[in-house]
Amino acid sequence: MIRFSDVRKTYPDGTVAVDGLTLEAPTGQITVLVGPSGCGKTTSLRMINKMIEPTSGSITVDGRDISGMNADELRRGMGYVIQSGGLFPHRTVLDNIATVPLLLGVPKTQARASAMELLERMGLSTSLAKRYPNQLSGGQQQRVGVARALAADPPIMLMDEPFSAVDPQVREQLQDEFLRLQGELGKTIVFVTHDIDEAVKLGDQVAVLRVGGTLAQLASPERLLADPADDFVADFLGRDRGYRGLAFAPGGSVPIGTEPTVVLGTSSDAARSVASGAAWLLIVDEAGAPVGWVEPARLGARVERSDLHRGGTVARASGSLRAALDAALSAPSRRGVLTDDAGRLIGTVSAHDVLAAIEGAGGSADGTPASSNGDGAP
Ligand SMILES: Nc1ncnc2c1ncn2[C@@H]1O[C@H](COP(=O)(O)OP(=O)(O)OP(=O)(O)O)[C@@H](O)[C@H]1O
Repeated sequence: MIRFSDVRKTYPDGTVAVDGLTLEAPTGQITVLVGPSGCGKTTSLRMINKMIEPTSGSITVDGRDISGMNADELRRGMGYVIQSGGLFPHRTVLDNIATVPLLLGVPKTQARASAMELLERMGLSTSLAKRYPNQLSGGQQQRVGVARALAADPPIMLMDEPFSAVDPQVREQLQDEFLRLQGELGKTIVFVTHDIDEAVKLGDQVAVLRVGGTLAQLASPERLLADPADDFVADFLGRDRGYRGLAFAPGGSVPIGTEPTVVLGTSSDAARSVASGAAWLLIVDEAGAPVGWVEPARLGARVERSDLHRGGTVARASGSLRAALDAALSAPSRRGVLTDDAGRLIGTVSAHDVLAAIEGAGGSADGTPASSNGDGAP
């Protein structure tokens, strides 16, 4: 565990970057520091690995005050990832990843073999191993930066806007892979971002800082969205807080209706008979995975891929109420398609039933169960 106790940092020009900061980053969890530009996130992070010394207060790691520790020794247990990747331009990808193990005296062949494994683990092709950083895309460089920080297998990872230099789609992929990896590795992570959506997605707990370096709120993402401590936190969280909070509500309580379906390629006569007058019919592939909706009245001879309306999102039955609601709202039929974890169709939910589940989760007074849409009618 990393613990800040009443930490203050005043730069020589008098700027108070961090003021009275007290917080704990629990072992094996992701603590996100988030806040507007200049609120002291980077300063706070760099005080953990002694790149910056606090003016007053103390920081302990697993109970040891770091002020008495040798900086090199301290950093050996801490991976550090920065926005630009911070890779050495004149070293290959593989040697970049192996930097710390090589410094620690791990034999070259062993260090490179481990680096190769990490490369794959980060979702990168081993064919990139011999390239130089400027021959990689931004997203690839960031992955290599994370791999390099992980190479010495440090128990602690300090990450300063590691995913911010890439486009939103790549960023989302990096975040998903990061969460998957953390599920396996269970590192103690302090993660800095100015993006509240990233904070809410990645953090086990989120510390919102305000300019001047004071802590506005420390809470789980769910709690933060449901109960911002003050106007500053509420404004910083932005709009749609209630809707975004549904991402943390399990969707399991929504009744799932069976949905008439036909397989791609079915004749339109058979499809129309299954639809029995309904405006929309759900289509699955041979493996039972939903592929889209069709309008039976507009089919040609058989159900073709070109007939599919693909606008609707698909939610996992094990996912959140937010995903289930979005699936219902985005489907042309207004019935949200749910699958199992392998992507096979389970059935559909209506927005009405998702809302009923939300009301129920909020503690409805009468406890009436939500009605079922079991007949699958539109
Ligand atoms: N070396 C320095 N000398 C003087 N002031 C500094 C120094 N480094 C940072 N500051 C100031 O300290 C405050 C906090 O800076 P810091 O970089 O920690 O904030 P941040 O929250 O990480 O910001 P950003 O999101 O813009 O990166 C800012 O007002 C900044 O200008």
